[in-house]
Amino acid sequence: MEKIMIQGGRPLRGTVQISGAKNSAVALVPAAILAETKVVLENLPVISDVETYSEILAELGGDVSWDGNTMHIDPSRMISIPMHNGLVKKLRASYYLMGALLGRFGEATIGMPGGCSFEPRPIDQHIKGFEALGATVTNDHGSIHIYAKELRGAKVYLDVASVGATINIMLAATRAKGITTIENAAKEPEIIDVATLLNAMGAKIKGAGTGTIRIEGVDSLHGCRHSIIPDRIQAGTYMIAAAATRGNLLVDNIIPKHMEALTAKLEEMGVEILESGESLRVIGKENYEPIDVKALIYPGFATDLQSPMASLLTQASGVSMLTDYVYSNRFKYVPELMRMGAKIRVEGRSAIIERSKLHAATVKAADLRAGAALVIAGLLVEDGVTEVLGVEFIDRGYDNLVSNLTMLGAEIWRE
Ligand SMILES: CC(=O)N[C@H]1[C@@H](OP(=O)(O)OP(=O)(O)OC[C@H]2O[C@@H](n3ccc(=O)[nH]c3=O)[C@H](O)[C@@H]2O)O[C@H](CO)[C@@H](O)[C@@H]1O
Ligand SMILES: C=C(OP(=O)(O)O)C(=O)O
Repeated sequence: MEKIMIQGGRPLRGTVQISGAKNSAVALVPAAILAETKVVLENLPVISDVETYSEILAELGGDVSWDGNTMHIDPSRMISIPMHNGLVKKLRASYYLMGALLGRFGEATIGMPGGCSFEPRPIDQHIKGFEALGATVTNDHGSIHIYAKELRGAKVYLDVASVGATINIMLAATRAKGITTIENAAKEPEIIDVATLLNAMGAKIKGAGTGTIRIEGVDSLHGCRHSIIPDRIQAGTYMIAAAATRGNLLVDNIIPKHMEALTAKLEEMGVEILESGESLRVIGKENYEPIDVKALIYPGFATDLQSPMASLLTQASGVSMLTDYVYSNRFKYVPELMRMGAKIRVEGRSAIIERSKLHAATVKAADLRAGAALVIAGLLVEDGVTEVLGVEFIDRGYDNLVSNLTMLGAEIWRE
């Protein structure tokens, strides 16, 4: 079993280049299914979720090749075959196969998605959207079977502003007859990125990034070239790690606007942040104020940065509170941080965090961002080597984490 080993106590210094966004990539790659000619995606992150998706596309008959961080996808000979198990269980975003295959072929059979399961993650809003477009959705031996002779534009009101449901409905609606409107749509930057790709493929989507998205269906979509936006969650993880280790780090190749909620909270603690063009410099300080953080949908503080933030808050001089309004129980990392000496208690959907001296331990990541939280905690431990298990989760979403941190001065390696 692979593990990440960390001898902490060194401040992160230098420059880190941020790769393309996981949550864009895992939607853009399946979006290519909708095209009838070749799609080229640039700036893809080197993460296992993208690798898995390229294997899924190949299994569906797509011709996929790589050239550095660029993926070439020829979807012209693809077919919609049932995918009950195997690859689709390896990542959460396999649900995008439903919208993409439904849009292109009128049919999809996909096993319930896998990936990180910090609590039940329903897909009822995705299904409600497909049904509104005229599809019949049934449960086929634990897989979702979706069929439509013809998709028709419709008005869909989402009960929750779900990222996945917004994108999935957008994917299918590009090929529906007439106009679809998604109300209470999610506004995350990755949704704009997907709409940008689809529009370059010939779709007619307006309003992505707002609460109302309007999609006028078209008869066919074609290939194009698209470059993926930077990963705001990886960027945020490095910013938090720099603050926690009292480092001085330039986080480069990002969109600073996407980082505003995090930047505001770091500044409130006393971290110095300097913005310049496509980068943010994070300058750590010796003493930090305790703060309250509320994880919300975009443009609020991202739930995906909630766990890494907990590790930083163990360094504030007082009691901080982290409340997650997106997921009520995303706290599987707490017992692991406690094994390292963190003073945290969970009350309802909040973690209450006191200043703590962390020590080395063997800990296990139960999900992707729990892994990031444990690595940051390990970077803080001066005495002894921290062992982080569950590396396969970290590999789902961090591009070259260990080599990047090594380059920034950390003593960290894989075993
Ligand atoms: C691949 C991807 O992009 N993953 C991101 C996406 O996940 P994902 O798209 O799965 O998350 P959603 O935005 O759908 O979930 C938001 C909330 O809505 C609820 N919900 C969602 C769908 C549904 O049909 N019914 C329902 O009740 C969820 O339980 C959750 O409480 O957004 C999350 C919230 O920012 C992030 O943590 C994930 O990193
Ligand atoms: C929860 C996450 O991803 P996914 O939805 O792909 O499991 C995440 O990126 O933190």
